[in-house]
Amino acid sequence: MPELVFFSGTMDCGKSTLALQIEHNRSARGLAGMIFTRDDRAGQGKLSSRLGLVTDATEVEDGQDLYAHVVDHLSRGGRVDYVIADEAQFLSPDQIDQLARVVDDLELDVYAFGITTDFRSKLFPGSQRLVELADRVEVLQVEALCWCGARATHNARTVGGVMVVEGAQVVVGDVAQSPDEIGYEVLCRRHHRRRATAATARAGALSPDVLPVSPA
Ligand SMILES: Nc1ncnc2c1ncn2[C@@H]1O[C@H](COP(=O)(O)OP(=O)(O)O)[C@@H](O)[C@H]1O
Ligand SMILES: Cc1cn([C@H]2C[C@H](O)[C@@H](COP(=O)(O)O)O2)c(=O)[nH]c1=O
Repeated sequence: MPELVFFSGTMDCGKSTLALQIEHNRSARGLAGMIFTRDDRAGQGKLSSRLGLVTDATEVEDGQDLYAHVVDHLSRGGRVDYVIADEAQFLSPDQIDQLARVVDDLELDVYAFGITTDFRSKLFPGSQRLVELADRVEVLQVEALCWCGARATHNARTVGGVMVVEGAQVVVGDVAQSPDEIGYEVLCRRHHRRRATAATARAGALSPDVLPVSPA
């Protein structure tokens, strides 16, 4: 049975790498994939991994009908054996419904990859719809780690290494930004709740000991 599978995890846990591996293994056996992405760091129409691999992809536009796009490709004589959608958190809920329709009506597997929650630990609308509709949600096995060594489960947005909690939901960026730029850092829940990034933890460790204060 064809499936809609949502591969989810934090930033930097290997989602795009897995998408490229699935694409490689299937195309090596003569299968043809339709690859969607949106706002990849490598630029428009690219699906890229931090391991250096990159492939061409269809850049999804606002309001684009992904089901109609696949049907149109097929009706022009094109071939589609499976669909990959990277950065799926940036797709709209309607576009996720269209991907589910590709599975049900065209009987194609759809593999979607994305982060579940934003820098405020709120669901992206597209990811919420994926959790609602997917046949399976797979959490990636390679753990991204918080600076404390615990499994990273949350994405923090940082400016100068300091976690911020105000701003637009979508700001394309990376985990290894220069200190002045907006960047991201993956944290465990405890440190996300405390807004404790690697930089602020380091600064705390370097600051002089505070004298104990006796209760009044
Ligand atoms: N220099 C490196 N050597 C080995 N693995 C690396 C290196 N740089 C990145 N990686 C791996 O690539 C992963 C990030 O892959 P990527 O597909 O770009 O992540 P995602 O799409 O989830 O943000 C890291 O978690 C790490 O396992
Ligand atoms: C947490 C968070 C992330 N983003 C952006 C930053 C990156 O461009 C992508 C995630 O890409 P990755 O391949 O999973 O590293 O999402 C955002 O726009 N808003 C956020 O809150």
